[in-house]
Amino acid sequence: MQDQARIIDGKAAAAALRAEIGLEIAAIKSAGGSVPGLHVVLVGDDPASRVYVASKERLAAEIGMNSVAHRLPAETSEAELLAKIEALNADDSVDGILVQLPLPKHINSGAIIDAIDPAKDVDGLHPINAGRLAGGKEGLVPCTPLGCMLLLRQVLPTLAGLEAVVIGRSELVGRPVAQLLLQADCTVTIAHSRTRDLASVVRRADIVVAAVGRPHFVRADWIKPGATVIDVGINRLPDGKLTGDVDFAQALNVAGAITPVPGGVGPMTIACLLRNTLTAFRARRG
Ligand SMILES: NC(=O)C1=CN([C@@H]2O[C@H](COP(=O)(O)OP(=O)(O)OC[C@H]3O[C@@H](n4cnc5c(N)ncnc54)[C@H](OP(=O)(O)O)[C@@H]3O)[C@@H](O)[C@H]2O)C=CC1
Ligand SMILES: Nc1nc(=O)c2c([nH]1)NC[C@@H]1CN(c3ccc(C(=O)N[C@@H](CCC(=O)O)C(=O)O)cc3)C=[N+]21
Repeated sequence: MQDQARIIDGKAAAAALRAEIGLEIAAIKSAGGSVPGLHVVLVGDDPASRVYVASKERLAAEIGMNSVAHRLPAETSEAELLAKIEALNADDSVDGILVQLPLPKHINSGAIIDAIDPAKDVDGLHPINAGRLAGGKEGLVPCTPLGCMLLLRQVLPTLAGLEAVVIGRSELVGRPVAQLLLQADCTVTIAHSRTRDLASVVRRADIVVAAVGRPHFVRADWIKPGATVIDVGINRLPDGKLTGDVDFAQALNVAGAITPVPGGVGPMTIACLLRNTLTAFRARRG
C-alpha cells in the first residue's frame, strides 16, 4: 500500500495569511493612514450564519481591521436591505461589503448582490467581478475559490497541464474555482448533478475540487492514486460534527494530498475575505 496522503493544513495556512495581512495593516496605521473597514450584513438569525459572522468579526479585529457586523431582523424587506447597501456604498470608510448568504426567501439575493459597489464586493459575487474573472481580467475573486488555489499551490507549485475536475457549478464556489484553475492552465471539467458516470470523470483528475454539500459523497475508489483533493464541503452531521464532501478516512489511502474538514478550506475562506478587503482598500484609497 502507498503512503498516506499529505494532509494540507488550512488552519496553519490561514493563520500565516492573516499574520501577513496584519503586518500590512500595522504598516498602514503607523504611516498615519486610516485602516480598512469590513462590513458584514446578516439578515435573520440562522445559527450557522451567526457563527460565521462572529468569527469573521473576531478575526478581522485581531489583525487590526475595522470590522462591523450589521445584524438585521429576519423581517427586513428587500427595499430596506437595498437602502442599507446604498448607505454602505456611499460611506467612504467602508472598503468591503459582504452580505451573508443565504438570505431569507422573501429577498431576491441576485438583486442585493447587483446593488453592491463592485469595488467593495469582497465576496467577488457581483456580475462585474464574475465577468472579469471569466475574462481573465483583474478583479475581486470569491474567497473560497481563492483559498482553494492557495492551498493547491502549497502542494503543486506547477498546475499547468494537470487535469482538474470540479464537482459543483455554483456561483459561490464551483464556477469561480473552475475559472481560476483554467487561468492556471489546468484542463478543467465541471461536473454537476446531471453529469453521467461521475466516478469515471473524477478518476481522470490530478486535482479534485468537491463542492457539492453532501457528506462522504466522493468515494475513495473514484480518486486517482496520488491526486490532490480539495474538499470544500461543510456538512453538519446529526451528532453535531462537521464533515466534508469526501470520504476522508478512505481517501487518505489513495490521494497524494487532501484538505481536512474542519481545518481545510473553511479557515482559508475567511483569511481570503480579509485579503480581499485589504485589496479593495488599496484599490480605493491607496
Ligand atoms: N469551506 C467554505 O468556506 C465553504 C463551504 N461551502 C460548502 O460547500 C458545499 C457546496 O456549496 P455551494 O457551491 O454553495 O452549494 P450549491 O448547493 O449551490 O451547489 C452544489 C452543487 O453540487 C452539485 N450536485 C448536487 N448533487 C450532485 C450529485 N449527485 N452529483 C454531482 N453534483 C451534484 C449541484 O449540481 P446542479 O447545479 O446540477 O444542481 C450544484 O452545482 C456546501 O457543503 C457548502 O456548505 C460553501 C461555501 C464556502
Ligand atoms: N456571502 C457569503 N460568502 C461566503 O463565503 C459564505 C456565505 N455567504 N455563506 C455561507 C458559506 C460558508 N462559509 C464558510 C466560511 C468559513 C468556514 C469555516 O471557517 N469553517 C471552519 C469550521 C467552523 C466551525 O467549526 O463551524 C473549518 O472548516 O475549519 C466554513 C464555511 C462561507 N460562506
